[in-house]
Amino acid sequence: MADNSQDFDPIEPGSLTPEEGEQRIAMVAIVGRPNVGKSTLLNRILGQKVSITSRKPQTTRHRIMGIHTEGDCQLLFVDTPGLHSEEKRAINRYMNRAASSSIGDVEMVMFVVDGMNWTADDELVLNKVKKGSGSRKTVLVINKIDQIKEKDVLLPYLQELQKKFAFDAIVPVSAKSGDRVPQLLELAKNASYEGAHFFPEEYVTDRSSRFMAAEIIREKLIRYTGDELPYSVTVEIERFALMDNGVYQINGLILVERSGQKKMIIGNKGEKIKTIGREARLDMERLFDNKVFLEMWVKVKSGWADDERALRSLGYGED
Ligand SMILES: Nc1nc2c(ncn2[C@@H]2O[C@H](COP(=O)(O)OP(=O)(O)OP(=O)(O)O)[C@@H](O)[C@H]2O)c(=O)[nH]1
Repeated sequence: MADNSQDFDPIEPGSLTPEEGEQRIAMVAIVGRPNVGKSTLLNRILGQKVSITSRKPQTTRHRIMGIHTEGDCQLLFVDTPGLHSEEKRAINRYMNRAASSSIGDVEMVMFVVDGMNWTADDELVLNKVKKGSGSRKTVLVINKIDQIKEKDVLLPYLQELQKKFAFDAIVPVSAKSGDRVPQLLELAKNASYEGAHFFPEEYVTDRSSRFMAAEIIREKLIRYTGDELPYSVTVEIERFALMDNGVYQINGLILVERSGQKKMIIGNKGEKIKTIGREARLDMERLFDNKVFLEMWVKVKSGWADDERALRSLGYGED
């Protein structure tokens, strides 16, 4: 069969041209140190997996906008990479910049912390949240309350936190189970103002399908290679095409820092990469609602995480 396929994007990212009508909108930044559950919360709010999650901190590397439209109200959520104090490597500097800049022009900041584990990094995030808070609402989200067995310790803890900053609300939630997440949504809706929607109502993210495909592969890599693989692994989608037979052909290039990491990803007789490929393909088929043919390659690109120029060539630093 002739291959007349062209690269394309089944979910074109929306342009920022507002639609007409009597509508309301609000921008909400989700901030917090790594691993507190920001991505899990965003996925829960959207009812769809748009942001990858893992037990390893700093899984989220890019800014992803999650879009939730309910009736006349459109909420735009910016999920940010975890803010943290380690600034040595170029990739970490980039992540901190991306996280800080999203707090700027928003109607509400959701500052997420992990249960009752308040750390120095939370204090650092709080200082950024305090800066220029002005008219925007600030909600402290105490996540992972499903892990707090003795609930009576929670109230005095919340009172302690209220002394740190005049939060507009403190909401204990479980992003995992969804407990009290609707209350958060109500608060966000209350912060909306009259303004035209930026995206059609069926959109859940501003990111392209190519981007989502790369993120899905990255999530599976992290999941199936355990703790040995550093977060410096990166994925490029070299081809995203609709074939004559209606299948999406997706080619993913996995870039690692060392040949040992390449071996780790490929696994014994290619078993590991087969599992990663199968799991990634299934997630992509769910997200794109279409059959997917996924091919992946692993290549060693040494030292890229320390090289700002290499980062830019891979698309970091543009958003
Ligand atoms: N028990 C419990 N675990 C949660 C909850 N929310 C998130 N987690 C877990 O916490 C870990 C980190 O969650 P993520 O959503 O990736 O955290 P993040 O803040 O986006 O992390 P970064 O990408 O590092 O900024 C994962 O293992 C989640 O399953 C929750 O409400 N309860």
